[in-house]
Amino acid sequence: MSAPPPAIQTRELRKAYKGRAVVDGLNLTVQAGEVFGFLGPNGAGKSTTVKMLLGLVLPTGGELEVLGGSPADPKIRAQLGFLPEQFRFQTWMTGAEFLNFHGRLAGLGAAELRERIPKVLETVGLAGRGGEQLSGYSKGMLQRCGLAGAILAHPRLVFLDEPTSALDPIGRVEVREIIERLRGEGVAVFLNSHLLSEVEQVCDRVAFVKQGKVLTQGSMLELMGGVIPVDIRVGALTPDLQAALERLGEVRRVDALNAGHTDLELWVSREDVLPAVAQAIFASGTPLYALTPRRPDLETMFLELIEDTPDAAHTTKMEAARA
Ligand SMILES: Nc1ncnc2c1ncn2[C@@H]1O[C@H](COP(=O)(O)OP(=O)(O)OP(=O)(O)O)[C@@H](O)[C@H]1O
Repeated sequence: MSAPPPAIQTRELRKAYKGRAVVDGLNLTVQAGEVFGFLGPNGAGKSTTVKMLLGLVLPTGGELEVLGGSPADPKIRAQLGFLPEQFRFQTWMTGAEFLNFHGRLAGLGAAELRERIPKVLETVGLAGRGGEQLSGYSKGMLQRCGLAGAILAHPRLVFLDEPTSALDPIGRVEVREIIERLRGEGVAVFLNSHLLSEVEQVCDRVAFVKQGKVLTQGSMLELMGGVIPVDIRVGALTPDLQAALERLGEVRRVDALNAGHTDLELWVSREDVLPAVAQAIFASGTPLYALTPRRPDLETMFLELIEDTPDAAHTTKMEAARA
């Protein structure tokens, strides 16, 4: 069987409004089944990109493919899910009516919807609330209902624009679990979020954009420069254990703490080495208190990248001042 086409592929994608490029030569590839974080400051062109990928805004130039075709093709469009940032729903409908309406638009039959709607309501934490009018829903409930709408028709690619902006911490964890479940089912997720810790925890790869251009993109491991620092706390670091760990990675720091604990930092190059690290500690007979692979600190990375890249408007003003 041949590999599925990328969920998203853009080449030099461009959108200009009144001659001003807001998306400016964007090259992105999102693989099937991948959770992809799309990050950038306000006005970077993220929503415009999403709208082009959904076929809601026509590009000024470049090429794009979603699920191997055009978003203008109804067969492709039927496989896309979308939760917009500004969700304004038909408030006179109940949650179930809203989902029924969207399900019919997506081509689902009445019998399938009768079975599917209670399931997605349960998935998003609204079990038993489908009979209530949307006008009586809280902001968080509306966002959950919007998410239910985005996953209702079994999409293969889902765009989530700030999916947890109205949710409390429990709701955020639940959405993360939903995203992980979608990934498990092979559904690709394109996530716009300002909550970088959330993106860190759930995304396979991320792209940073500014002024319509990708500044950098890669997997979490690539963004970390190819190493995963692992924080380990054991009872004691015997010479045998140290030798075993050095066969698996690089021991960078050892702090012997007084209360029978030793902290160390091990750099490994692949996540799948971690079980062998746990096994080596277990085999040494010393107790293991913590083994925590560090994720990249996207917030620091984001600030450094955004601040290090001069703003076009600012550069133009400086150039004008010099001239
Ligand atoms: N229909 C439009 N007409 C003119 N300019 C537009 C239009 N839509 C977007 N823009 C401009 O394009 C730029 C990028 O907007 P966009 O909404 O894509 O940014 P964003 O990265 O999603 O921002 P945010 O994080 O604030 O949501 C902004 O300067 C915006 O004013």
